[in-house]
Amino acid sequence: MTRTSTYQHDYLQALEQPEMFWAEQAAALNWQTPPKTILEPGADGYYRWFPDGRLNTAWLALDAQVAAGRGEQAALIYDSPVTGAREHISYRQLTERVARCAGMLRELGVGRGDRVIIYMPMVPEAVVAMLGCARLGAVHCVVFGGFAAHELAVRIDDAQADVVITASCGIEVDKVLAYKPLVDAAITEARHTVKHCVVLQRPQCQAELYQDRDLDWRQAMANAEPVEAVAVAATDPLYILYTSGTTGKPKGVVRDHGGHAVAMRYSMEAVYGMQPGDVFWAASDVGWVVGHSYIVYGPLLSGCTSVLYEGKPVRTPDAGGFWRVCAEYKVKALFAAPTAFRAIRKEDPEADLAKQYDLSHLQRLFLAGERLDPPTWAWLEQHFQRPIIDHWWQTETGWAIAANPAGYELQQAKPGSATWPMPGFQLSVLDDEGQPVPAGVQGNIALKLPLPPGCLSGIWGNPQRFRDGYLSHFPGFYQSGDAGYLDEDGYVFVMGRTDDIINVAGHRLSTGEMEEVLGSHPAVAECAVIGVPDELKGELPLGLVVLKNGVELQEPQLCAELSALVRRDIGALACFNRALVVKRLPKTRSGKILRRIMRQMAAGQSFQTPSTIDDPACLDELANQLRGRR
Ligand SMILES: CCC(=O)SCCNC(=O)CCNC(=O)[C@H](O)C(C)(C)COP(=O)(O)OP(=O)(O)OC[C@H]1O[C@@H](n2cnc3c(N)ncnc32)[C@H](O)[C@@H]1OP(=O)(O)O
Repeated sequence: MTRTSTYQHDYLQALEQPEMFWAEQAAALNWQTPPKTILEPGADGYYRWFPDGRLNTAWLALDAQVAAGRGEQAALIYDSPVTGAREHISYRQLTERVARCAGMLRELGVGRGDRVIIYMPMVPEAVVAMLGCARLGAVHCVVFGGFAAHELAVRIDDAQADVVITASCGIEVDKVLAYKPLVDAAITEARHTVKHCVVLQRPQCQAELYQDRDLDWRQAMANAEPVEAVAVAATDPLYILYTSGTTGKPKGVVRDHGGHAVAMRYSMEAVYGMQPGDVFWAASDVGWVVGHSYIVYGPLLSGCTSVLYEGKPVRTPDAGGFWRVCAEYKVKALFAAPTAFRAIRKEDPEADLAKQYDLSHLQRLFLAGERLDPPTWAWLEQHFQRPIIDHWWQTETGWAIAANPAGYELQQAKPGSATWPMPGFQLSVLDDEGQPVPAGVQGNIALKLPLPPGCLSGIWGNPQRFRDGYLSHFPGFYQSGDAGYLDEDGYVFVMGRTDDIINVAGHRLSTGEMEEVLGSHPAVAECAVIGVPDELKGELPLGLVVLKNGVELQEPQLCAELSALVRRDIGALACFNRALVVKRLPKTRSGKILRRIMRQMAAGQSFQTPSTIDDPACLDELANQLRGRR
């Protein structure tokens, strides 16, 4: 327990007196100008936190920690089983590197509010680049390394970024993946002109640099002068992080400086029970929100040591990798996606490898990013005999909407539930008309406004998409896009999406975007992509494809071609490897494809034939084909 108050007290206070509650949390930070106004309603019906406060997030995460006596404590522990590199980077060293990186960016013309794309593997320079942007008041936009050139180009254009920071390669287990040709292709494809590309050359692969545009990271850093942090308005954007939307174009979730810093510090304590000096490990990637919140900002703003792991749960070198890291660095809390533990369980069902390590410092395991299936939860409980804490949140919220609050007092866990809403989140389950449903009944999970600090302040460059996607459907609420229910004890059960987003190995992906790619194949007349359950990755995409008249193409050949297209245009992380040629797709009389029914069929669930269906016989045909493939 790290909080002195109870969960019930804080939940009620955050509900009834949100300004008082969050003013108290904000007071824990060293603001340059402490906020006088805590919460301000906007003309758009949304809210801003701490609008007249000024601060710098990178300064709070680094310089303030050094000033508090943590200069020699490790801020980051970099462990790379794929290269053999290990490095402890103290708060003082990280501050110096970040100040120099900010100087380098300033020399490239980057200033407050300018966007910088970061496309990097899990190396310390990725963290330095993020914090270097934050130090200048520039806006970082990290793109996960598994995305293809086209996806990177889309993000360069949307963010209008003049500078890209990258590395010569990423290393995926034993494969060296050259990043630079991909970045060059993205820069060529983008309509917006990238002025500079800073490249970290890694020994595993030397990238070709273009004289007028590209810089070598090490040289540029060596030549740069360190600069001081620039204080910015609490409402200034700290970063943009793109996430899949239901349409093809990803959405740039914008996070501010002030609310985010307050939420990060509070959640490290309240959700994860962390104290300064503790070692925290989020085994994710800096390209995801988990990496932003709990590899970089949360731990550093809290004076913790954060682990940056360039490896996988299995195969680097074996299913004991996670436990080696936990033992070696005395990790107190480990956070990973359920899919990571499913992979470990598959390789090491009796957790024998874990028994080889001293895990006495490891107090809790946290899981999020996708639904924690009860068998995985039970396996972890059985073999690790520590609290296994499922929690639920989203890229948009930046921190846990619901959790078993380790920083207060752990509640009796219920398999399949993320436990209770965290203070600040007013969670309701609504029917499609916006009316609350009784306990135990599934509906749309919505969050009453205002959302607490740390949640998205908007969608980059697209206020209309923000309103339409999140605020319009249930007035006065944020629509999460997730479906679920509350039980009699107020426990939150999240069951899946209400839209066409799927979750593959903890990666949120748009089926609409995949359909656009499949539709570009010359043989495809029409298609639908649905998520089907997968034992390891949670869900996998399945393409249902209607061929153009007269096309003679064998299904395996088509599948290979479609898979290559998705890999080229979206990226390997989509894991698109299955396509089924069908005669037709089930539709309503108005022509809407009945995706939900197809999902239910593919999962072997029962379904109801809608009265609006054009031709019910189509469902039987499809059911037969899907049955043949299960
Ligand atoms: C709570 C808020 C949120 O939800 S934030 C999102 C949280 N999600 C996560 O943290 C993601 C969790 N998942 C993982 O970490 C990985 O999927 C784990 C479990 C480690 C498995 O990794 P892996 O075996 O590579 O499978 P995968 O499905 O991730 O990868 C599929 C293909 O993509 C590739 N890939 C992956 N990462 C990269 C990268 N950084 N750069 C380049 N390529 C990448 C993989 O190599 C794999 O490729 P291939 O198909 O084998 O050729």
